[in-house]
Amino acid sequence: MRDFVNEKKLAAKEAVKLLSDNQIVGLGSGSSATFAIMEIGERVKNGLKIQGVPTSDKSKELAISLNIPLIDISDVDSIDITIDGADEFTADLNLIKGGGSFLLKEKVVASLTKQEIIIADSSKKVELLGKFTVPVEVIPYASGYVTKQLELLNGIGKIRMTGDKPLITEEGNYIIDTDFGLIADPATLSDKLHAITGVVEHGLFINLASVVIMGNGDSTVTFS
Ligand SMILES: O=C(CO)[C@H](O)[C@H](O)COP(=O)(O)O
Repeated sequence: MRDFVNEKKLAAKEAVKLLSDNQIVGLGSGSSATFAIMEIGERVKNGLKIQGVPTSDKSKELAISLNIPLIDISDVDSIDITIDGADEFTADLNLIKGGGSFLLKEKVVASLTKQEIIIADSSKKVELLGKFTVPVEVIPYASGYVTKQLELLNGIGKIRMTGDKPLITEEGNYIIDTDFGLIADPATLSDKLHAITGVVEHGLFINLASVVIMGNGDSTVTFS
């Protein structure tokens, strides 16, 4: 039986070794990214000088509690390196993200990043994306319309709930978790999703990751 938590920790440790002084560092969200932020906190305690750009309020609070200096995203031209998790990845480094509802900020940070390092346990590696549903972030007003447009793309969408209410993202939107089955051409699907009015962003990360470090039992494997 694989220990996925330990695999996430190993991948996080390996990724944090790549950081060096004076970098702007994107801080991801989710459990794997949390292990990375904790590891960064240790390195900062031991003298590493970086400035972090968090991808969620939760990651921001954690970074502050660990005395990791932060910089506002509007004050940076680019981010040197980001460490973030993923819900699924393929060997050609395409991803589904957004299981934690933070895909919008995560994608903005990834888009500004020179080296996007994805850390994952071995359950996340797939041949084709799509076992995990694709989160589609929409303005609440357009959620009915977008759901119908997703059906035209053979997607079955369900609004993500928290209890009996739609989950509201940090930017005030809904997420429609959409089942497209296995996705043979994620780049084309990504373009089609962007073309729907009312869609703010979606969780297909195409050509954004530079490297995936995957925990694999007691060690790690790197895909690049
Ligand atoms: O995209 C994300 C949050 O929006 C996470 O990176 C993704 O859900 C993976 O999470 P975890 O590291 O907890 O498995």
